[in-house]
Formats: sequence, C-alpha cells, structure tokens
Amino acid sequence: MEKIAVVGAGSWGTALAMVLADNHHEVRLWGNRQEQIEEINTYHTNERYLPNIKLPEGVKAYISLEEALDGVENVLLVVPTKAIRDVLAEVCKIAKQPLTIIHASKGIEPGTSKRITEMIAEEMPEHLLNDIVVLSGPSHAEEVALRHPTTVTSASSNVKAAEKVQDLFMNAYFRVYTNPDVTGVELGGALKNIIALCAGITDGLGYGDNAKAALITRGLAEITRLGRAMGANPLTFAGLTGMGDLIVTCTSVHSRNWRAGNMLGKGHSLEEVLESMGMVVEGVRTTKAAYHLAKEIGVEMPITSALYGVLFEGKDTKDAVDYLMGRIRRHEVEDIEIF
Ligand SMILES: NC(=O)C1=CN([C@@H]2O[C@H](COP(=O)(O)OP(=O)(O)OC[C@H]3O[C@@H](n4cnc5c(N)ncnc54)[C@H](OP(=O)(O)O)[C@@H]3O)[C@@H](O)[C@H]2O)C=CC1
Ligand SMILES: O=C(CO)COP(=O)(O)O
Repeated sequence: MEKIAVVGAGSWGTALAMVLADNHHEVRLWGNRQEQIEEINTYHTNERYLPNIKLPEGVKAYISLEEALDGVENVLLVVPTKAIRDVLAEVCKIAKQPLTIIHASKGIEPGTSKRITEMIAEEMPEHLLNDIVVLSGPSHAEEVALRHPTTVTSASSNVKAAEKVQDLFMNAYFRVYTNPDVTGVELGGALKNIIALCAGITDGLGYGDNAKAALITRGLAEITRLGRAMGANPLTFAGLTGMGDLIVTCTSVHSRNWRAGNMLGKGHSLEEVLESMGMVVEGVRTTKAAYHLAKEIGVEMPITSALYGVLFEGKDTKDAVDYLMGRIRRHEVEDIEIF
C-alpha cells in the first residue's frame, strides 16, 4: 500500500481520495480551510463539495501541506487550473524527495495556451520530478462518491508510470485504462468543457436533443481538428477522454459547465452565473485559451469562437446559435475527396 497526498479538497479531490482509501492506501487529503479539515476528520463528511456522502475513515485531512507531503512519493493534484502554478510552487518549497505528480484537473491556461502537464514540467525542478501522469475521463465526482461504475484513463509518456497509477486507483467500481497520448487526453478533457457550456446554453434556450447531438458531434470534430494540429492521436478523441467525457458532461445536471451554460441560455449574465456556482467552471477560462490558440495556429473552431463571443464580447446566445447554423455549407467528413 502507498502513501498518497491528495492536494485539493474540492469535489473531485475528495471523491478520488475515497477511491484510494477504498483501495487501502494511506490517503492524506490537503485543503486550505481549517473548518473543512475538522469536518472531514471529525464527521467524515465534506458537505460543501459532496453533500450527503460519508467518507471512508481512511481519508485523513490535513491543513499543513508539509505534514501531508511528509514521506510521500505520489501527489494527486486536483485544484482548478488557475491554481496549479501557485500550489505547485508551495509543493516545491516543501518536497524533500522526487515526486510523481498525478493530475486530475481539466483546463488550458489562458495567455500561454499550456496544458497542465506542461505547466507542471515548468514549475517542478528536474530533481523533484519523477513522472507526470494525467487521470481523466467521464467521471462526475457525485457518482464516483456513490461508487457507481466509472471508467477513466491514466496517461503518461512513461508507460510504467501510467500503469502504476492504473494499479493505485483500479477497483470493482473504478476501471482505469492507460494511454500514452498525453496531449490528446489532456486536450479532450479540457475542451469538452467548452462544448458542455454550449450544450447547457441550447438547453437553456429551450432547444432539444437534436441541437445537443449536433454540438457533441461537431464539437468532437473541432476538438479533434485542434488535437491533430497539436500532435495528438485522433483516435484518442473517440475514447473515454474525448467522446466519453463529452457525453457525460453535455448530458448531465451534475456538470458545472452544463449548469453554467444553462443559466446563460436562460438569460443570466456570466458574472451572475459564476457567483452562484460556488465551484469551478473550467470551461470559461479554457474557451479564452482555446480561442486564441486556434487563431494562432490557424485551426477553425466555430463552436469555440461562438462561445467566446457570448462569454467575452457580449454576444447574444440565440444569435450565436444562428451564426453556427448559418455558416457556409460544408462537407461533413474532413480529409475526404469531393467528387
Ligand atoms: N468535480 C468533478 O466531477 C470533476 C472535476 N474535475 C476537474 O478537477 C479539477 C478540480 O475540480 P473540483 O474538485 O470539481 O473543483 P471544486 O470547485 O469542487 O473544488 C476546488 C478545490 O480547489 C481548492 N482551491 C482552489 N483554489 C485553490 C488555491 N489557490 N490553493 C489551494 N486550493 C485551492 C478549493 O478550495 P476552497 O474550498 O478553499 O475554495 C477546493 O477545495 C478541475 O480542473 C475540474 O475540471 C475532473 C473530473 C471530474
Ligand atoms: O469533468 C467532469 C466529468 O468528467 C466534470 O465536469 P464539470 O466540471 O462540468 O462538472
């Protein structure tokens, strides 16, 4: 059994800590609010993030990052993308031995267009870094916490490291596959949040399943287009971290991105939406990052562009749908000869 520090005590960090505790690992869940740490250690609950869920007693919470990291070789990083660099800087100040960083966050950094493994590689000095592994896939924290069957992917450029993470997490309700395509796995997980926001918007506008199916499939097309340009394996996008995560996020009320989009579609402003969520909505910052990245490398991403207009240029949601429907006529499948 391994000692693992879970850095980030929100919904996903807590649900993954439960999986690790169910697998009898020594789990140290680090959070930055004293009352939350006391609640977890005393009542074995984390009501703000996972209401009505009893945590296994094996999940021990820590307010001191130093204590959480003591003697640990595996760190599971599960904070919002915007907090990754600051949190890692703290980890680096404390770490005494090389670490394997497993990250389970889904985002792209605006300004740099970096994926999270690229941010980790930049922040961690070589002597403190063993491997970086991504854990991603269709997995709402609320359902993992109920131990409902869930499948995810462990991705690393080091196959052995990906397999080690597969072993750490895999159990009867949590099945883990491996994939060496880190770029594809990270892009799929981050970009599906853009499409989920859009699916929420069309539901909020009162449109139906046809519109949602259109968004999922044409969303997959533009995600794959960007992914190919970034060197990802296109087949990855047909898997759990691509199509799988698109389905789960675009069709579920658990999704914070879908819920945020739904409020936008019903006419609320972005400020109102983000204030009312109380949890991270990664798709907003990722839309900004993906929009600029796509422009920079000359990849067409019409759905992402339409959402950018709504989120950052004050465009009307209904007009954004009309724009997408009225675009110049196209052949559906790319790379196909037109006779
Ligand atoms: N929830 C889910 O089902 C899934 C989420 N993910 C991804 O996991 C990542 C985390 O999401 P999730 O757990 O849901 O988010 P939540 O909003 O539920 O929780 C975020 C957690 O991060 C903490 N945090 C935020 N900023 C900082 C900081 N600067 N320093 C330290 N801690 C910080 C918060 O602390 P505080 O309470 O003090 O604000 C909170 O504990 C996201 O990238 C998300 O896309 C991936 C798969 C599933
Ligand atoms: O990534 C997720 C499920 O796989 C969770 O999505 P949300 O962040 O939209 O809740």
